[in-house]
Amino acid sequence: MPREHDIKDYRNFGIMAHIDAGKTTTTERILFYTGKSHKIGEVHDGAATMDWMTQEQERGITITSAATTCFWRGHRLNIIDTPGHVDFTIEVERSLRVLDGAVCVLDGNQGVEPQTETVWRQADKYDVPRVVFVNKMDKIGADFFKCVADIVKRVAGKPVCLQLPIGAESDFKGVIDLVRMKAIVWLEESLGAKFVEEAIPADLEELSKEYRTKLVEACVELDDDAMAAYLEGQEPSEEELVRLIRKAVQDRAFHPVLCGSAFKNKGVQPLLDAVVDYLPSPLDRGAVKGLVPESDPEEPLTREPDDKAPFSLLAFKIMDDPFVGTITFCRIYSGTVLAGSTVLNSTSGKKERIGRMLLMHANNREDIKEASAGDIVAIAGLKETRTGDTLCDPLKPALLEKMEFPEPVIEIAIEPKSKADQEKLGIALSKLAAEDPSFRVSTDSESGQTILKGMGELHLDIKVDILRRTYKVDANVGAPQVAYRETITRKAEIDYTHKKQTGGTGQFARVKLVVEPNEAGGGYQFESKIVGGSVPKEYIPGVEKGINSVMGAGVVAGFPIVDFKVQLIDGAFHEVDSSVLAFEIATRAAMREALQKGASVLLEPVMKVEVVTPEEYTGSVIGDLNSRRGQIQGQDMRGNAVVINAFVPLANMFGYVNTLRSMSQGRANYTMLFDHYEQVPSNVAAEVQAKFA
Ligand SMILES: Nc1nc2c(ncn2[C@@H]2O[C@H](COP(=O)(O)OP(=O)(O)OP(=O)(O)O)[C@@H](O)[C@H]2O)c(=O)[nH]1
Repeated sequence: MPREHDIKDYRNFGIMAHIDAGKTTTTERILFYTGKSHKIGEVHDGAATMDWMTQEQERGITITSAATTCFWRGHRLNIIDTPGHVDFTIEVERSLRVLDGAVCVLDGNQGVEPQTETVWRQADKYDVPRVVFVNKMDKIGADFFKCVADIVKRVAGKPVCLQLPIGAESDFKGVIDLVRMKAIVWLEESLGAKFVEEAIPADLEELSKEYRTKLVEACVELDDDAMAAYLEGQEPSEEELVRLIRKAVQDRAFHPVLCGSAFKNKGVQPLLDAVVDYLPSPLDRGAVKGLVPESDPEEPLTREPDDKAPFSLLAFKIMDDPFVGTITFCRIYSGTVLAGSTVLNSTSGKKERIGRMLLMHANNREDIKEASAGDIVAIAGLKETRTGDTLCDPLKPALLEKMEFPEPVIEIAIEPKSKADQEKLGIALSKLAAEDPSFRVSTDSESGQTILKGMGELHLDIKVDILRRTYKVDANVGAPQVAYRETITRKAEIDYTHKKQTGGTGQFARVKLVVEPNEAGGGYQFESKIVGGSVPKEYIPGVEKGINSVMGAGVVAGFPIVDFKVQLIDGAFHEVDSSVLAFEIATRAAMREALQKGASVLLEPVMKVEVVTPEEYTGSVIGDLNSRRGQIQGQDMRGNAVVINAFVPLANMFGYVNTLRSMSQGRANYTMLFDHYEQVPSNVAAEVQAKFA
């Protein structure tokens, strides 16, 4: 079956923004103008097409990244809605991984906000080309040029204006297209579906010329021929300019800036044109890199975005769908896959059958029989596939790059009320963990309690909500706890002999270990320095097992031990009485001693917190952060607001959202991200110890 759209006409893009900048509204309008959504849903009615889950609708935030297909100017657009809340940056990373380009939506009044900054840097990390849409130009205080300046100041971007606004605030009428040097004005009565092109208003002529020159110069600078022609007085044609801007976006030489008001239905069609004209197709992004599965040393391979290449895809999002059950959103990188075929999950090594394949539109889903390179599809019926897994041709296996997920730093205990609930909980948790790799589940070995771990309070709140509502689990949920760690601060050398002789075969093992601190984030390392066979090779796994068995619970308050190195420098064995088990027991005892002698300490997660507050609350905000053991890193003005940066222990950030709200009459905002682990001061450590040890 021939493809409906050539791969060069695909645009897989995401919309990234700070919370409330207007991502959902912009997406809604896009779906409306591309003809797939027939009513304009307002976020507040909870009718927005992209906001699927009840949890999201009630909270008014978008937490899932659903992929939606629509069409514009003969191109096939796959939009991935990325979440804006800081607790869900993982979802943003996950979507950025499978995007070819992005639209960065700014609030015209707020400029580059903390979360935009975070996602912008993530987009840099994944080399995602992007265009900027300055939204909310109708809002009081909207300032296009401040937003442009902000892109330089806040994220060191290279903004180049492709448009200028005509009017601002309630007088915002449309935009000047600097590529074609025309004014575009929207007609109110058509919900923005109709617009007219006019001559540039006289009062904006000078400014338009100035910005047109900036645009042309930014473009010709990147192309020797165009520059030579320009120096001879020849302006690039419209076509040439579009080509140069496209190249600049793809090389990330600059970031084109457009503007509008999604809410007032202005500026969305030119934004769609910009997506088509400037954002890359899968072909432009080129081959995806991967590895030959299970190759050691790792053998790299590539997969071309071509229907004839061996098939490969990456699963980037798992969702429960009320109609189809579990669906897995996948990006196909190479080749073609048919519904009903059997493929290899090269991450797990297991075979999977592709059941139904669906193309998700704004308000309907289309069953498809085959999908090819560049497509983003939802697959129903995958059983073994988790987020981040690769599926591929079993005869030509490939493992696409794995995703990395930050450490979950907060946890809660959950206790089902009945046996039936226990069963439901087990099923639900395995689903949730497969859907979201930043969410982990474990069992406390001492209490037997089930522990949920996540990125932040809200993250876990939402999981508990899903457990209760979707899976109807009745359970007691504990208060959120900080995920503490332990480490040693001094080198310790231990010589330990385990000897047992009570009838039958005895046990004998002697180990001499050097245990020392590793650099922060360096993790755990083991090295055997045995020469001459004082500990035979076959017993070394016993030593490692011994270390592993104590790593989960340190001596300070029973938290996992991180960042330490162990060297096995000597030992002894007995011909008859030694065994792997004897070495494991000896090592375990030696490690316990080493942790004491090595002056173990408690570590706590420290968050990077950014508070944005009206000036009058600055004093109270800083005072409060100080009282939370926060270290203020600096403060800055953003518009008329003060931005305060601080490092604050997570332990002292519980319920902060409420405190901040009441302190600032609801006007201040904050975002936080895990930054690093740090030693807990001794007075606080004593409290933690009293609570947990
Ligand atoms: N004045 C004005 N308000 C807008 C505009 N676009 C969106 N809004 C409003 O801003 C608020 C947030 O819009 P959303 O579209 O939900 O923003 P979002 O970025 O998707 O928010 P999250 O999903 O929570 O991250 C809503 O009240 C919108 O009605 C705009 O162009 N002008």
